[in-house]
Amino acid sequence: MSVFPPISMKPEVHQYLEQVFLNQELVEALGLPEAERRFRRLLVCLSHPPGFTCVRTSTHLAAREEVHRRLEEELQQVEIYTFNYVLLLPVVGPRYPDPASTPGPPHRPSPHIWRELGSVVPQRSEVVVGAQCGSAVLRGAHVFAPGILATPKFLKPGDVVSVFSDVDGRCTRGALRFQGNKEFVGNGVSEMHRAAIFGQEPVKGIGVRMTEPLYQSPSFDGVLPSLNLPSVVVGHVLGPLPGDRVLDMCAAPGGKTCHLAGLMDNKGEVVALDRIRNKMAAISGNAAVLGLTCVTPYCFNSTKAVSSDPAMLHSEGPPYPPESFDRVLLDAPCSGLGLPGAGLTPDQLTLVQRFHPELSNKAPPISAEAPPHSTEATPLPTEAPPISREAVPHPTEAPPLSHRADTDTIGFFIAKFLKN
Ligand SMILES: C[S@@+](CC[C@H](N)C(=O)[O-])C[C@H]1O[C@@H](n2cnc3c(N)ncnc32)[C@H](O)[C@@H]1O
Repeated sequence: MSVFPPISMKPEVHQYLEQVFLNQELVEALGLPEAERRFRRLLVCLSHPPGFTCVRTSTHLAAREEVHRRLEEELQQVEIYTFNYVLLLPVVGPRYPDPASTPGPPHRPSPHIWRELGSVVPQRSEVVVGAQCGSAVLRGAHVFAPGILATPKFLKPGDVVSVFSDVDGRCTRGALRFQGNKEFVGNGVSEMHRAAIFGQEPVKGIGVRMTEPLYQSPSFDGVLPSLNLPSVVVGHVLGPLPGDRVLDMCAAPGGKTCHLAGLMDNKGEVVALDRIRNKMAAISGNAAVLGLTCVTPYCFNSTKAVSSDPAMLHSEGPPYPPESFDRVLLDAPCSGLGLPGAGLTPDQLTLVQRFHPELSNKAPPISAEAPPHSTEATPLPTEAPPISREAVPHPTEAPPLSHRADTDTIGFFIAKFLKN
């Protein structure tokens, strides 16, 4: 059952996804009503926190039991489930007063945990935040001041406030109140004066410390960095097979790259592109520590990584001809333009299509333009530097992230396209 309205996306992105989910093959197999139901369900799921946060234990760094124990201590999370090398941490909510009579949460905790957490009741004093900030709160973040749009006139540190997400992006920054479409995401305590939040100087830091989030979601910000707890779902959804040729378009620091290579039993090839040169060592380092020789990292802008022009192609390395990979992962940064909150531009979607023949059959390109070409490709040295402590990004301060899809979700999305 739905607590929040379905995700809204740019019309061209919505249309693109719809055509993928309602492609002829699926409609013939499932029937139109079922295919449409699945698409609607996808939009609802994307506007809610997931039922679990799933992390992979890096068993070369510590045994799963050890990671489990330290994570329980660190997060003071009562329930952590294990499955093989994966730890599943329930996201509990929505914490409405009467769980039995309110919309069903993705995960209902055991009754004792529900009692311990208590329910959350909106307060009189309201702070309105941008949709991306609201989404970060639903994934365990505090409200960072740049995400705040409206506060009461005399807001001061120590005030108890309810936080609402401006889901349609209609609230004006600096407003005193907002009557438009907004969703309650929890209660917290202000750490700033209104004047500081909306002052002349750019503001930083926590604006509202969340004390009663509507969804209790573990935050991994700064948690056990030495144990490296990367995400796990995307790799399994992409489902690479030994011998596949896989492209990871936004690879650094290589968490998902290495997972994919591991799932392929180190057979085949994972081409790992990232455009930031000084992040490349992390990819090769992580691969080397895990003994994954099938990973080939290149410092390359992946929006230029496909070319139909034979003069641009080399015997190895990017750019590659269209349709040269079995699977493509795009785990785009969450701070760009395009799909709100996900940094996925129509060009990137087009690029994924061009790499993968099946996808191009199932949905029309968003942009007919081929990305510009480049000859720059720098294979990395094979010698591995020490393993990077740079963890896979987690929702931390309310970046312009959203009530909408986050990076992982988009990775999931693309992975799903290719698998179907
Ligand atoms: C969300 S992080 C990727 C995390 C990675 N998939 C993992 O699991 O460890 C996004 C990465 O995309 C890279 N990036 C952004 N734009 C890019 C582009 N046009 N080409 C290649 N890499 C890009 C950034 O440098 C950043 O390292």
